[in-house]
Amino acid sequence: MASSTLISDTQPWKDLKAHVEDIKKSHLRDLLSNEERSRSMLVEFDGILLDYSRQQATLETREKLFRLAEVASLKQKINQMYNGEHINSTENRAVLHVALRAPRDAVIQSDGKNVVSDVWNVLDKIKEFSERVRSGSWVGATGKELKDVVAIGIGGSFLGPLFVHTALQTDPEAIESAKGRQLRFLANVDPIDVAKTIRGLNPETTLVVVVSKTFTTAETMLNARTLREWIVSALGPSAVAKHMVAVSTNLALVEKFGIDPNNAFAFWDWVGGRYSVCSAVGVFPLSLQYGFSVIEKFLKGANSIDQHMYSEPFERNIPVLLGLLSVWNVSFLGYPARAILPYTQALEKLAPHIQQVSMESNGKGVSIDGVPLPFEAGEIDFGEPGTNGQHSFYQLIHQGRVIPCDFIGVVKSQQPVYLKGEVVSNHDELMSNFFAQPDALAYGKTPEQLQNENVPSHLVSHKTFSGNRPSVSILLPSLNAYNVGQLLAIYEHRIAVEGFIWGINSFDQWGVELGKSLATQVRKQLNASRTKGEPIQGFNFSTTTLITRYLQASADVPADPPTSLPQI
Ligand SMILES: O=P(O)(O)OC[C@H]1O[C@H](O)[C@H](O)[C@@H](O)[C@@H]1O
Repeated sequence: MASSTLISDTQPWKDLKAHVEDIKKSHLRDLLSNEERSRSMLVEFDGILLDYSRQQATLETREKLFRLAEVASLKQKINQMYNGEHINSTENRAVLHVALRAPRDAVIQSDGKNVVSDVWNVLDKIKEFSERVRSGSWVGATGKELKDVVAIGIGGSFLGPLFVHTALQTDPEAIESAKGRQLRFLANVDPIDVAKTIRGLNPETTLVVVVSKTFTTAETMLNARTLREWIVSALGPSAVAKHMVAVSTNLALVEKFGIDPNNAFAFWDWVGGRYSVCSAVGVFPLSLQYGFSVIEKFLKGANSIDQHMYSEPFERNIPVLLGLLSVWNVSFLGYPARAILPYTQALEKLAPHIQQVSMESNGKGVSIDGVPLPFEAGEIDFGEPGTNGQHSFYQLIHQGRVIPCDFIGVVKSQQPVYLKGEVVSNHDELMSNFFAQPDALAYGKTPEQLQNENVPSHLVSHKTFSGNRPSVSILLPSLNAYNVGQLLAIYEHRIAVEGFIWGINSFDQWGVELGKSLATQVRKQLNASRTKGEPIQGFNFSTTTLITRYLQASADVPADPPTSLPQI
């Protein structure tokens, strides 16, 4: 396919369009009765089981999707990514997050240089520094051990680390290694988030890690200045050197901020923000909390999937299959959303993280060559852990709109509970739902079944479930640092596959810029109005009215108030 050809102009795309009619005639009830089909839709790798038999797809659909992958040059695009080519063409950058978790002896080139040695230089530095803090040999300005860490960052400098932290918080090995320590995140520029984050913390025992790829993000920099003030007002200006460290690609700005560049942990422009959890962005704060050896297992889990993605034939390649099926659901069956439903509370921050990875990567309106897309790319991701979601939005998924679901289950609970006399253990109870829901969605319940159950006729339509609602089931053997790494990489690569097929650039994010620059204008205006009484100008009627109302109602705020920090 010539690079400027849209995927939707190709024959395999048109074949899949035509194939939708055949699929619409089938029902998952019937598809699932074909055991041969179901068997061939099970894939196992490194302890993970993927079952995609509950997709509205036949073996023929799969073949057609492979033809689409071929015409989209999927294999070549994957290779280009792993070979460090500048596939993020609008920013002229390589996309090499796989290098962040490559073994020490691996060779991955970017611009003629093996980046793996740079990666390990930083990992070694993280290991050394985090061990000094954890062992108490690096102490704060008053000689006290730094037991608490606040990681300031937003977007990709927050969501991935929060997801991993939340998953590890209940893992027995991670608990053991985090004894007596706390890790908190400060993301939102809302001062309430500052208040919640520092509540109960003592600056004397706190290490603040400022995490920002660019070191220019408005929210992060204001929060960094706020916590610098919190430290300085308690311990004096010289305490910053002991209590503030940074993670960034922009070490010059780190130094300008007042953080010793020796206490800064680098990463590189070939790491996209939302793909940066395996760089110092995640590895540093997580190593402070759990120790490097636990986090190294997380990197190994991700690397296992990286290798699988690179070398496994598409028929057994978990991220490739998931990516192709997502494209099938979004672009052909017309289901724009996806629910991420982990049946473990430890994965409660998976959906928020994947929202950024997926929606910032694939929420694009033009092809990689800048041609407007005649189809919708990207998918709307949301989710909650089961069973909580069942008591919330599953009604819509069962009887309202069709939302393809990712059911994620874990064989061994991190925290098993057994009660004598109960029918099953607490984890078995949870997993009963994990196994039941996909079939409820797939089979539904017919009016005939309801009539046989003597349901009153006026309720039959209300109680009918159409079924034929697709899902995938992913079963993990356990949820330790290694498995968390595997899961992360599966989603990262699946999303890349979708973007490769749609022919978009999944690695830029121009769509976040406009709002930022308009906020700059508003910020200037708020300052001019509050300090010099200048009238609101340059905005439309609606925005002028809203800003005026806001300023009038907060006119008691002094023009130049003294520094004040949250008091809760
Ligand atoms: O790490 P930073 O440079 O502070 O960027 C933080 C975040 O802000 C931007 O708005 C981007 O949308 C995100 O992709 C990025 O992760």
